[in-house]
Amino acid sequence: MIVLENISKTFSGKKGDIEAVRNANIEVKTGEIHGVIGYSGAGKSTLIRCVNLLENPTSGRVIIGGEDLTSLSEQNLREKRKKIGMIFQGFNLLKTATVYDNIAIPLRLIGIQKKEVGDRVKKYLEIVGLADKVNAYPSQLSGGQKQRVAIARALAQEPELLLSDEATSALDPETTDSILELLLKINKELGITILLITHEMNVIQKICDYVYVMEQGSIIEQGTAIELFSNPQYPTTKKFLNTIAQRKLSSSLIQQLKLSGNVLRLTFLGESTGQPLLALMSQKFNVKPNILTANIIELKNGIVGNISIHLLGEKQDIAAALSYLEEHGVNVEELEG
Ligand SMILES: Nc1ncnc2c1ncn2[C@@H]1O[C@H](COP(=O)(O)OP(=O)(O)OP(=O)(O)O)[C@@H](O)[C@H]1O
Repeated sequence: MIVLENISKTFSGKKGDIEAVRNANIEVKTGEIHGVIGYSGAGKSTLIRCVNLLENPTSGRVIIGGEDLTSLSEQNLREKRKKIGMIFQGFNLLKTATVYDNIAIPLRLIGIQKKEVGDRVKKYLEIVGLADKVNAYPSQLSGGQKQRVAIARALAQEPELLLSDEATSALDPETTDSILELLLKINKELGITILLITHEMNVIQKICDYVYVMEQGSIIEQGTAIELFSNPQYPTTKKFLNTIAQRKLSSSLIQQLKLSGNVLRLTFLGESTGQPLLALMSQKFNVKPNILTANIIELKNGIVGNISIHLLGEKQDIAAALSYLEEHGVNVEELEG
């Protein structure tokens, strides 16, 4: 379990203080993948760097496996850090060293014996699918391959926790997907807990169990991925959702449609996604739904469906039809122009 308790970080600059992180609380259960999403400058990097104390929090505690890292001696902190791997947007590989040495050097530095070093390099290069690149130099690798080497380097220290600082931000969409699949695999097969930061909602969608939305240093909204994707509360969260799913209708269209009926967003979750509820509703209650937009978002732990409709019918029939949908687990939201 990783607990960040009331973490704050203030930088003092010439123009005064910058509160990069304010009272952030995060709790990641062992074996889960949690993601922090926010725009540039929200404080994500500062927050994740506080986890392994690359950045010293101004106040608050970092508790990993029951131990408060902020109160450890230098030597104990060094030991504890071995259990925390980290990967970065820019990969941070040594350009003049081979793939083998990029993974082996940090192991030698922490006193791992020669044979064990060799065994680990081999094992983790196989896990990331790059066994054939052992003698290559970083300049001979693609961005995705460089990130795989960086992941193997982090895994070779056999950490319990992996921190990911925008690890896919420099990669194209296809390579991003392959790296996300690799992160899922190491989470599942090696049982490594992952805390990541990102500004890409598709990263959250594909691999996160739990999400925090950060703005101006504070966590403004949090929940399971299913909760956040089905019922976002804050404008920033909604904006992030709009980047992956067509959810937004223009005000003028909504106003025009409202002259003749109701304009609604229906969110389908779990079992309700598999039923022909709109067809059944229309048969039962003499109402006519006209579908305006529709999409399905596949999350790590479930599916969320969104349909926006223009619903025509008598007032009492519409009320009965909407109650019917709600009784069947559909979230109904009236859209305003
Ligand atoms: N070492 C530092 N000294 C002074 N200010 C800093 C320092 N590091 C970060 N900041 C400031 O803290 C705020 C949060 O920055 P941070 O890099 O954590 O945000 P972010 O969400 O990770 O954004 P980005 O993705 O652009 O890095 C910003 O206003 C930034 O300018």
